[in-house]
Amino acid sequence: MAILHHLTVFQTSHVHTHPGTNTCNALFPPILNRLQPRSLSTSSLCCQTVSIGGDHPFSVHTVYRRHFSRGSTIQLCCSTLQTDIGLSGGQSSLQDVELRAVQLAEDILSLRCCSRERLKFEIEYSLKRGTTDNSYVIKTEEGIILMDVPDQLFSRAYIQTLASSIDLRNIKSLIIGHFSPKRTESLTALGDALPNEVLPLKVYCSNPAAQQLRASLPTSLLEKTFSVNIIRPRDSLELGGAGRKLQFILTPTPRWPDGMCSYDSASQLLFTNKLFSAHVCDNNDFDAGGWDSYGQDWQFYYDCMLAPVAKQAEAALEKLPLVPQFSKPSYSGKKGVEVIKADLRYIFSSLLSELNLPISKAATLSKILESGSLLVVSAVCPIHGPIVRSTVTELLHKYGVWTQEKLKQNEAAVVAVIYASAYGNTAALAQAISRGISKASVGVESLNTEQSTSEEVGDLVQRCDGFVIGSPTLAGHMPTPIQNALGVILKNIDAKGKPCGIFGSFGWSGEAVDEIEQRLKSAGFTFAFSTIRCKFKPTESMLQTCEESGTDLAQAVKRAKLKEKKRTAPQSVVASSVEQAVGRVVGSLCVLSAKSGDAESAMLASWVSQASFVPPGLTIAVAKDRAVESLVLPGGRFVLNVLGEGKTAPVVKQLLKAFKPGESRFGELQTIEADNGGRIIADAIAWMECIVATRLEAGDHWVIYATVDNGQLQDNKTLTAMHYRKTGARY
Ligand SMILES: Cc1cc2nc3c(=O)[nH]c(=O)nc-3n(C[C@H](O)[C@H](O)[C@H](O)COP(=O)(O)O)c2cc1C
Repeated sequence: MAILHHLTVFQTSHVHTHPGTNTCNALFPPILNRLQPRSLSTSSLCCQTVSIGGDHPFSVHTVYRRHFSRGSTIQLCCSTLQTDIGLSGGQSSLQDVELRAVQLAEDILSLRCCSRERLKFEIEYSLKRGTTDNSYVIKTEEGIILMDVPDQLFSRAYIQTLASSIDLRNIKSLIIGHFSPKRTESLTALGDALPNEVLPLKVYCSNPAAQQLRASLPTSLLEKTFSVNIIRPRDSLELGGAGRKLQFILTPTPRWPDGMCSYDSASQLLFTNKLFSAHVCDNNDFDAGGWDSYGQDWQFYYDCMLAPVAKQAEAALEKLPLVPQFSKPSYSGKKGVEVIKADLRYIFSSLLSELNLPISKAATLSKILESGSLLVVSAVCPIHGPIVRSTVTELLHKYGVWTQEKLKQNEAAVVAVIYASAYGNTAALAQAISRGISKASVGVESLNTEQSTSEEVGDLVQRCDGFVIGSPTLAGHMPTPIQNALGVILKNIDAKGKPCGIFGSFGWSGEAVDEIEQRLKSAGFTFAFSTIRCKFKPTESMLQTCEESGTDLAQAVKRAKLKEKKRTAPQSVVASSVEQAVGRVVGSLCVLSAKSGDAESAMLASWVSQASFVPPGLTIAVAKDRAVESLVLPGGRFVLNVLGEGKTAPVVKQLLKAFKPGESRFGELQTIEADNGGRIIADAIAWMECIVATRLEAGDHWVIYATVDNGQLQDNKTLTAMHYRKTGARY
């Protein structure tokens, strides 16, 4: 077995694994257990894609180069390897891929790769509206320029559609606005599909993207197929004829250090990659229906991906001096009030545009004018979600507002999320923890140690009110940047008093998190939640645990701040007359229970009210930091149990307990599972199965409006239990 031979050599010569283990199995059991060599060759070097962690494919050769080689002569040889590690969503598992070619301008096309299935268990996909990966095609007199390739899930369909939409012989270059290992398969497929005469294809990307490309593609393939050109600030690319240029703007953030936008002044299209994206897939290619249709999707994406890096998001936005250019809204399918609303929105956005409102605090009008480089935008073309045409002003404006709000939140209290992640799994955990922290209205500052210096880590640890540290285990250890960050934390005398937490993804042994835990514990640090250990890619319930852990940590930070405030300025705790008056509003005592995948939660609810006859509809106010909140996003399903007078005590006692992140809420209570996954309490007098139609942000709560599609009265003799209160300042 050639492959085993080489791996054995590889392991014994370069990797120190566990004492007493001497075969390659100690290093790569998950891969090796699943390898089905079809034909092995010792002579040809050929690196195949192997998925080891989540949906991050890379070649065995790449693993070796990235982590272990340093002047090594050993090469892994295999002509074809197949793996089915079971964690990546492969092409075959995808039922509903749809490719749509959309004309954006006379010479610009978007290839929209759509899937209505929720493809991934990552926190930013929680709205369950599917996803789209947009690639763009610019036709010039001198040839065709492609912009970005989609996720591996779409690779086959993408190449087929590309080949039927354009003549591949005319492709002249490829622009990459962001590259992740998940796109390697599509890039490789593109390379395979291109005729020899266009090879090597010119690729334009930022320096970090070029590094990622080199780490993800075998050198021989990269050199033969692509010629990489690194974009520097203010670089542009001739689009052929009449001085038309594509202007590049580097917009790095810790999550996407390679982020790059491109602007075409002729079409006034701005290609923003991850910025202004949303995970949503419907029949529309543009943002028809505007804010009402996509506002929540844009905000959710922003909250998950950009809020934890608000400072860097602000810096990226400042590089984009955008002025929306307005066109009349589309009235198709709209009637009566909807037309008036669309008109009003148009007038409002035109006014905003006239005032040239800044998209970030620093990007003031004078600054923009000084720079003399306004980018007039007719449409924003992101990598995910609809092409933004009618809501440009609102979306740009909201990005500025959200960023300022988050920065303000950071001033009050901030938790540092410090991590490294080679293949994205630990990053996905970090993302979920961050969302849990911001749910509790505490600021987040995210720091990817791979792109930061020890000084930056030290500065953040000094400034923050609490921190989490996350690491993958690679070759039995934590990566060097995390080792360094841990050293900085341990040396910082003030850090010890701050609540903290540890998390990380691993494959089989997970030494990194154990070591971090052991070192922080022996130095006397206080943990706000139990260490999170995630095997490879997180499941929904793992993400829920992360989110709840983040909220727990944020609440610990808030408690510490409050204690300090009370110590310095003790306040009276007598309820105000407003609070007493509001406290006279009463509601029925209910239990809301929801399930999504393997994540489950429940809460006591008394801010419940009927809101509609047809269809039967309810509103329920859910505190923003409630664990169940992330399961009652639009489209989510839940059961509402109505409790009976005199029958509430055991239920209330159980649900008011303190729960550990991810712990079952029902304990010994008798329940049965409803068709929609929620729990029906045997002793409830009535239950209803509901679907969340929409939700409204209302102070420190979300008001959920849900329709009832099933229900039953279980006890028609007992009256509904009411929740009477003395003050409106508490439940
Ligand atoms: C080169 C390499 C070495 C690895 N070594 C270990 C190891 O020694 N122990 C372990 O538990 N997991 C190991 N893993 C598995 C990773 O920890 C796992 O894929 C994890 O999900 C990576 O997290 P990340 O996506 O945040 O980088 C290894 C993975 C790779 C690619």
